[in-house]
Amino acid sequence: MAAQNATHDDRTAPRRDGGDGVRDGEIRIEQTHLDRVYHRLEEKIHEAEFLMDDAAKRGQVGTPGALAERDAQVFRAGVHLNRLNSEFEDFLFGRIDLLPGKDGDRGPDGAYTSVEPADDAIRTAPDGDRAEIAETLHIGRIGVLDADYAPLVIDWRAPAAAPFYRSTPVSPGRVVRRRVIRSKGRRVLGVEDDLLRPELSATLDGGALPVVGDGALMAALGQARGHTMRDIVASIQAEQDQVIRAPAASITEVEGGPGTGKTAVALHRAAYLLYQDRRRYAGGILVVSPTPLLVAYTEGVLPSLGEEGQVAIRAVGSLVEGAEATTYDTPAVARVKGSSRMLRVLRKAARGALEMPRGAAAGSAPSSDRSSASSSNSSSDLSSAPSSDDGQLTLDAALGAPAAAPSNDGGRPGAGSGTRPGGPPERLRVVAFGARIELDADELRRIRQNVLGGTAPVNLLRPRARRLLLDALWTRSGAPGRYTDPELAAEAREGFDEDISSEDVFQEFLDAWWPELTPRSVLAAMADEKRLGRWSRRVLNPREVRQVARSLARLGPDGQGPLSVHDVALLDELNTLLGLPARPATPREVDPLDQLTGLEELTTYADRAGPRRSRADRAERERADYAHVIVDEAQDLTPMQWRMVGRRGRHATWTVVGDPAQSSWSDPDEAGRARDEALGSRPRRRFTLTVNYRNPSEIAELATRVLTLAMPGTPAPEAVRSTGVEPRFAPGVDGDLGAAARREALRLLDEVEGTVGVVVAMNRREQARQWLTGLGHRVVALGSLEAKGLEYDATVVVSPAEIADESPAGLRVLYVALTRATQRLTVVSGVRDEPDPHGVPDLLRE
Ligand SMILES: Nc1ncnc2c1ncn2[C@@H]1O[C@H](COP(=O)(O)OP(=O)(O)OP(=O)(O)O)[C@@H](O)[C@H]1O
Repeated sequence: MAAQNATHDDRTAPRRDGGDGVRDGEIRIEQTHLDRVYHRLEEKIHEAEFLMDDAAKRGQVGTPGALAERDAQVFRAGVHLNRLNSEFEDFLFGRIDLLPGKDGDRGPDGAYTSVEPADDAIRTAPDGDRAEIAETLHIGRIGVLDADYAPLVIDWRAPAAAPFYRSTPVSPGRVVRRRVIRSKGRRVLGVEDDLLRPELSATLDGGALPVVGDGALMAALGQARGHTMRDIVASIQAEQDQVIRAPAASITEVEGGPGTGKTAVALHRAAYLLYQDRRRYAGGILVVSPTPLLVAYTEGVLPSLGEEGQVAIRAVGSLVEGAEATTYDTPAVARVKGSSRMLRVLRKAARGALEMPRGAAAGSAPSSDRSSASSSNSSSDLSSAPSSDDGQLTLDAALGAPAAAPSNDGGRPGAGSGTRPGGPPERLRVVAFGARIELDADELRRIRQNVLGGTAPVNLLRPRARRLLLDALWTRSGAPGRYTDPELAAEAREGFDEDISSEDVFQEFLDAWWPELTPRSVLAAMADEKRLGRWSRRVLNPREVRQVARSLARLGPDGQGPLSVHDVALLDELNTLLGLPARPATPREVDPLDQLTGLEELTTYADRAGPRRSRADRAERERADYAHVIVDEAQDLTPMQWRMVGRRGRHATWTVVGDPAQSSWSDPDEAGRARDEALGSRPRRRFTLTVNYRNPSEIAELATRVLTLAMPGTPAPEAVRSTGVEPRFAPGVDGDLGAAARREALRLLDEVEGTVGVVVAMNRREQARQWLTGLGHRVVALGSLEAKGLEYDATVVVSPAEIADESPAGLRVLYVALTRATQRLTVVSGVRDEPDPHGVPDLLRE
């Protein structure tokens, strides 16, 4: 593409100059370009409007063909208009000035493809090397071509944009100058340049290449933080870009300390994958996040990159449809519920719950195998009526006569008191062929054991249970011996089965004896300590049984009470063990942009969702199996959670990001094994991010003291900037942590423009909210586990010792708490922290 046609002064060496004159001149140049882009977009909007008008006129013709064509045109033009209008804000943000390339090939976006400079691009001269800028590319959120198909803006995800992110002074490729453009609406506000070949005297249109500002990264990092994460599209760094653009095959694992951009990179990678292969990934990317707070914090990033509705971001406690975790378990309970030992307990519970009284473990789901047949038996005319006998459910079937014995529950056998209290019915009695046939408790137990012999899901075994009951009744009736002709025998048997099983009372016996179990009801059944003790014999110790049972009491007898985050993984496991009827698969939604034609001017024609969708819509589209799964804060998934997440990506490619040093799970080895199981043996590609973009060095250094205690030998990421302000230590006078925390929060609200987070031990969350009442929306109280992944301009960490003592992983949780601030950190200590005379808690001393 031709270089800028605006004029430059005639200096021959590139120079960094923040002088207002040069800066204003450069802003004017970018403004001219932005005006051209807007002009082009307006042309496109007019074309789209014309298309819609034209389509409406065709509609007046009224033939079926014209109507269909009109619909298609209106649809296309509408999508086109929507996109153009919504992309208008702040979409041009970058520019690179490039040397001539090694070859003259152009890519589909109109830019030259060569990454390396031509051999003669740089001329050696006695007073320094010289070169001429051969190509200038502007980078933005979407690609736009001019009327001659030359690129006005390149989509940030296009191959031609990669040098904007990848080039470094060590490996600059063709890039001489990289510029970040700040704009609002149609107005360019500023530019920040990085010079990648500072040794070179480069010229652009005959004038020296000016360099303005201190670089975009520092400008971005210094900004005040709000309550939502911003995209980093204008300042992605080279090591991050490697991850974002890594091929999607198999598994991409990314490790890096706090603030290295793992979450940001993971989200940008989702947008990149959609750009690369929209057909494959549209509607099929799942991002698993540790907390709803982090979901809310990060939810705006993808829409700002033009991707909405295609990616499901879910907290790990909200992965199961219809089950939203609203509470946390204590660390001791969480440790048991998250452990893979629970799998053995749940397997027993899923089968053991069949023995529960009806109503205690059976759900309200309708029986899947209820027969609607009501034909009469050719060999015997059966009609039946229910009765009960000594509190046992029986089915009396008698020719033409209702059963004599009255039901003790108002004539509804199989329900409530018709069942032996504390267990399933123990006898089945029918009258057929004029005789009473009975299956007693032993026989029923034998049948049940026979059915349960395999490993199939319990609910799916119900038809088999039904068949074996009928087999046993048929044998007991003596009928098999009465037929010598196998064909007649088969016919008689068929009629017998149909008649018995079409009767409501048989169904009701079956419902009581082999109820359809729901995960919630089984979980609720585990709240009985005795029962849970039976199901977890030799797996959990009595203390663990007591703790888990007590925590599950929260669910109530019907299992409908509030769920904890760790309960959700248990529910999901039970879903599998019980085998609920599969939900009909949601058909893949066709992305309207896949269908577009005739919009060549927009190089990202296959990109982005058109209509904005509500949360509810998205939930509806929830699918169980995804094409790509991104796990954020992967170090925190428990073994049971890995199983749950693994089920959602059996055929997926994966991006797994995390930091072992921030793990709040007590047994990282066990979680590691579960992770390996979920990810399988597919090849893995590993990346490590090494630069901390969040914390200034003063805060990072303090946090490293805890890292050294928590994970000796683990390298800390290098902080990229410093503020010159050391963390502050404030002892809670007379042990009054609340007053100290409030005072320090107030002080920080004065010192920073943006947000202040006050992090406390989990059991102080409610208290901390009270401490901060009336301080306004810029300040937030957080439990230590809730702070995961979040960041604030300033933080107050209250009583490091309390946080560290909360759980076996407490020191790592404290490390998380200490690494949340972008500018200021205050540590409030109590007596338990054993502060020195300067207020520095024991745990944070050098
Ligand atoms: N290239 C970048 N340009 C500008 N800001 C960046 C860049 N990379 C990261 N950041 C910023 O650094 C902060 C930390 O990023 P992020 O939360 O993604 O890190 P993380 O590795 O997930 O941290 P943690 O492990 O502590 O959760 C964010 O404010 C992010 O916007």
